[in-house]
Amino acid sequence: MENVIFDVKNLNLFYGEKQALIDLNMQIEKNAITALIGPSGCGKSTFLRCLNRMNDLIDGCRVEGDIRMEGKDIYKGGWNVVDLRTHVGMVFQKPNPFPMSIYDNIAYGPRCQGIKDKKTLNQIVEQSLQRAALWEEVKDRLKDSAYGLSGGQQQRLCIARAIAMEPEVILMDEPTSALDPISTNKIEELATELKNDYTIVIVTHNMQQAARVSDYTAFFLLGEMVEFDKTSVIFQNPSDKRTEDYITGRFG
Ligand SMILES: Nc1ncnc2c1ncn2[C@@H]1O[C@H](COP(=O)(O)OP(=O)(O)OP(=O)(O)O)[C@@H](O)[C@H]1O
Repeated sequence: MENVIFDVKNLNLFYGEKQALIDLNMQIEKNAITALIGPSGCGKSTFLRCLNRMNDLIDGCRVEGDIRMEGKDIYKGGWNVVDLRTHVGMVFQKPNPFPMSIYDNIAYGPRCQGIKDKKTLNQIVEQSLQRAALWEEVKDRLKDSAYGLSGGQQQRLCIARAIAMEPEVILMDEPTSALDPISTNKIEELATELKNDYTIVIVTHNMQQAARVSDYTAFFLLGEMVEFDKTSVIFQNPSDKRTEDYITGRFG
């Protein structure tokens, strides 16, 4: 791996007494798509949330070990949490636009950062929507409520909202599981384009999706990362029997 953005060492995570991640070691490459796969409850989302400290919001959650982003430890003071979440954006399973106009959804974050100038905001809104492949569909209705968009459009709006913060990383937690196949395809195409400028880590239940879009795949089972490799290796020549059983549909 040439260009590592996240370096995870001996990561253990507990929800109260229950251990949800067990001694994870992994490096995530910059400007690549890394997919996290595995059966329900194996810890994929938990791991994803470690990368921008979203688990901090969960009572009783305790993290041990090191995660470095660009060499700076994210749990031990190398990054402050607000900066970290600006650099590491997130898109969730269910599109969650804010109850406001399309324009204001995108302008919200930049405004919170103190950008007031109308022209600058207009530019950010247009560029972010362009990058999320939504501009053409919404440019004449920017003042309309985001709730009037289809589910697939709402998800692209959420991606545009993340992009407006100029992150380096976009975490996607099953971003297409609530979408129809056409919208899913659009998000997959979009992810592939975005990796030129961003690092993407995506949790997916859809193995074809992992095989189609990702450069690297990590297979999780019961809180452990069983195998991590180039996606082609995981799907064509996995070294662990459990990975093979999972990708051939023998369990999960
Ligand atoms: N907030 C929480 N409090 C306590 N336990 C939790 C919490 N969130 C997740 N867990 C537990 O941690 C384990 C891992 O859950 P996680 O949601 O990370 O798995 P997952 O692989 O993403 O599952 P799915 O594919 O179903 O979303 C599960 O046993 C789950 O019950």
